Amino acid sequence: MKFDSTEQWKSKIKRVLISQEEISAEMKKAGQLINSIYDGSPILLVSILKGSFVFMADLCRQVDVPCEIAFMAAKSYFEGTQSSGHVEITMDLKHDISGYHVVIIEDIIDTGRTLNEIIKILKVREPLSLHVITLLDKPDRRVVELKADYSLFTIPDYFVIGYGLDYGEFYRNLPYIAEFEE
Ligand SMILES: O=P(O)(O)OC[C@H]1O[C@H](OP(=O)(O)OP(=O)(O)O)[C@H](O)[C@@H]1O
Ligand code: HPA
Ligand SMILES: [Mg+2]
Repeated sequence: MKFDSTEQWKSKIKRVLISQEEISAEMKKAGQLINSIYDGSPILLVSILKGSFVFMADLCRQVDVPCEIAFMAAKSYFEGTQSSGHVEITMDLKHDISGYHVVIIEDIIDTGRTLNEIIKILKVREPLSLHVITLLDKPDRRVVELKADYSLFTIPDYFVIGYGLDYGEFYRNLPYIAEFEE
């Protein structure tokens, strides 16, 4: 992706789909779900990079039980709006997750391929429990049947950008979720 000007970059932001205010209004409930998992054993929040870095930063500040933070990275979208169909784990966890209630923090479940791969990998490592919280769910595009334990917003089949989500690595810095102008 290459831009010659700010105007050109802005021209691909079609319209705001979910505002900053709407996102922050839903954040408390997701935090409460994490609080409710706590039973004396520690919680590990696992952010799936890069897309979930903004969501993780906001969500972890709504948690008020003992928890640790960890990161894993997966990639299957490159230039364009379609999944390559192959999920590459570009960075694995450094944590031994046995003894933890693990909560996967995702920005979006689209085809479901990424989360399916991550769940398969983490399950065999035998965490105390495994939950999934996603900011966005796009059920119309699913190719692998999967449901999050909690999803903040269900969206139609639009390619979205902002609040961590990218098109060709750009637009992650937008403070809201917008529809991408194809
Ligand atoms: O349900 P799926 O169709 O698998 O799509 C969801 C995944 O796709 C995006 O990651 P991407 O490959 O774009 O990497 P990124 O997080 O670095 O942008 C997004 O952040 C999710 O992890
Ligand atoms: O709609 C999307 N936007 C950005 N990244 C994504 N990865 C899967 N779906 C999307
Ligand atoms: Mg991406």
